[in-house]
Amino acid sequence: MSTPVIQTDLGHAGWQAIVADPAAAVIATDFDGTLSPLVEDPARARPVDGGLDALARLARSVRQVAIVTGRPALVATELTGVTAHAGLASLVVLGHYGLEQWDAATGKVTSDAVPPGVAVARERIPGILQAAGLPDAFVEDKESSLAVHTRRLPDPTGAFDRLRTPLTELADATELRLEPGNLVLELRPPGVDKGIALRRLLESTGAQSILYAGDDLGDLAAFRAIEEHRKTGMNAVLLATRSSGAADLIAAADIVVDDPTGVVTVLTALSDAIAAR
Ligand SMILES: O=P(O)(O)OC[C@H]1O[C@H](O[C@H]2O[C@H](CO)[C@@H](O)[C@H](O)[C@H]2O)[C@H](O)[C@@H](O)[C@@H]1O
Repeated sequence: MSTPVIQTDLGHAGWQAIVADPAAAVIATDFDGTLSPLVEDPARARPVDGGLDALARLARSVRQVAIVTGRPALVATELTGVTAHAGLASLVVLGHYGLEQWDAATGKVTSDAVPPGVAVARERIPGILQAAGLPDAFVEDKESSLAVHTRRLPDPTGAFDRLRTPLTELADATELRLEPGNLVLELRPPGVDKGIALRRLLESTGAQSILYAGDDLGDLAAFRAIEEHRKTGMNAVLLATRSSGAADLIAAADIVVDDPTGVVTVLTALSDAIAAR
């Protein structure tokens, strides 16, 4: 398989560094919209064909493979099916934007404390949806955070826009953070994001290079953290999918693909290049 189209010099340098010394590399990917196609019901999201195989193949030669997601870590492990998949015994899943970490090696989740604001927000959200005339918006209760989805409403974008201000006010009042995503508004604990999660991962693994794949606004913090690391010599490849149409993320990427199938193509090409070196 040939090298994918890498649009930047930094991306070329990152690719070459990973190929030259995979044992010093982290491969990290978001789940929804990146490893899994977007679907109406969050409970039905599954990895695209070949996604786990591509990660497992890379896991043989790189230092660490990780899934970094807004989902609870255990939900992500269930939806992905990673525990039943051969070759992923060293995988880590950073859930809730890094609030949690699940290690395949132990099967255990470690988690920071959930702030009391989540319980308060849980009580107030139904009233906010009612007041906005959107009582049927789907609330995904993730225990440590709450996601209000508008994808299944008659006017998903209009509903998203209508809920943004009251849910921002609720986040402020409960000392939570509003995380806007693809037709979803999440209230989650402050002090965590995918950038912080990745910084911790890079530090704990001592990695010198990274490929990160994402699709949505929540992945921008990861991209920004990696851009900072690049200034201190880290080699990196930033891979974006067009799944969520996140313009800032796409503009910052070294490689852009249409969807999760494109991610599999890139990861497979990277494995091939490592095997051929
Ligand atoms: O960090 P991620 O793995 O990308 O998770 C972010 C949120 O993704 C999920 O919502 C998105 O995917 C759904 C299923 O395809 C889709 O219906 C929804 O419109 C998308 O926004 C998930 O439900 C959230 O909990 C995640 O935080």
